[in-house]
Amino acid sequence: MDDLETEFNLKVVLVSFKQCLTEEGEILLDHYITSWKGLVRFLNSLGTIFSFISKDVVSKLQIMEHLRSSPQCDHYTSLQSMVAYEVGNNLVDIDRRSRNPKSGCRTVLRLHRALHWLQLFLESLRTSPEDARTSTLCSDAYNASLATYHSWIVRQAVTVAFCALPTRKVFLETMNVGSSDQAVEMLGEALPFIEHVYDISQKLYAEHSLLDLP
Ligand SMILES: CCCCCCCC/C=C\CCCCCCCC(=O)N[C@@H](COP(=O)(O)O)[C@H](O)/C=C/CCCCCCCCCCCCC
Repeated sequence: MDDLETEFNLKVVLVSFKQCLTEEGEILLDHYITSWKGLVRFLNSLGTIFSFISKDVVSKLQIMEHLRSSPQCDHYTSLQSMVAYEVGNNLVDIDRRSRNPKSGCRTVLRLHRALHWLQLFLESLRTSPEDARTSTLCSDAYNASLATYHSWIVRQAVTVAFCALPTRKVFLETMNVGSSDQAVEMLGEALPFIEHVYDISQKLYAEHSLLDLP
């Protein structure tokens, strides 16, 4: 394993969400995209059965990277500037997908909802007993967050994939931060960064009535 590999662990990824936030509470999109790329790397390490999920995340990250390198890139520096620009210029499809099927607002909304799943899942992993089933933890978190927004077929595929999840102990070790106890401790320290990013995004989207974008 090279140095980059040994340094790569879930703590680095979770703490990177801290870098998304400026002191003024702005969410910087470049860091947001980088944090998600780190999560995708973990997802890929869990096996090819999850590749339909990582492909979907990657396609959304590509949309955001495209916007960040477009002539309008300055408007896509932060989540707040993106919302102001797209809403102010009617670049968001509100009722049904039509003229702007790949707006930044609807794309980040999908990732934002997934962040809620991650928050719930990692918190339950942190607080559950040693013999807890990860598939149950994962599907409880999914049903309490993302499932509402997914079609029947996606929910079935996801349910099958959950069965391939490793045990809680292996999961915690996969995080690459030491023993299971150290991984649990790390989650306690790092999860608040994700929660902060989630809460600010949720408030912003609610203020602009963007939480149900098609
Ligand atoms: C040691 C490991 C620690 C945990 C690391 C977890 C890494 C998690 C990485 C990614 C999480 C999943 C992100 C899912 C994004 C889903 C976005 C979405 O909702 N897409 C749907 C809607 O998009 P549009 O069609 O409207 O454009 C899309 O239809 C869905 C497609 C694929 C299925 C997505 C299933 C999400 C399941 C979430 C649980 C993931 C389980 C991962 C196992 C740890």
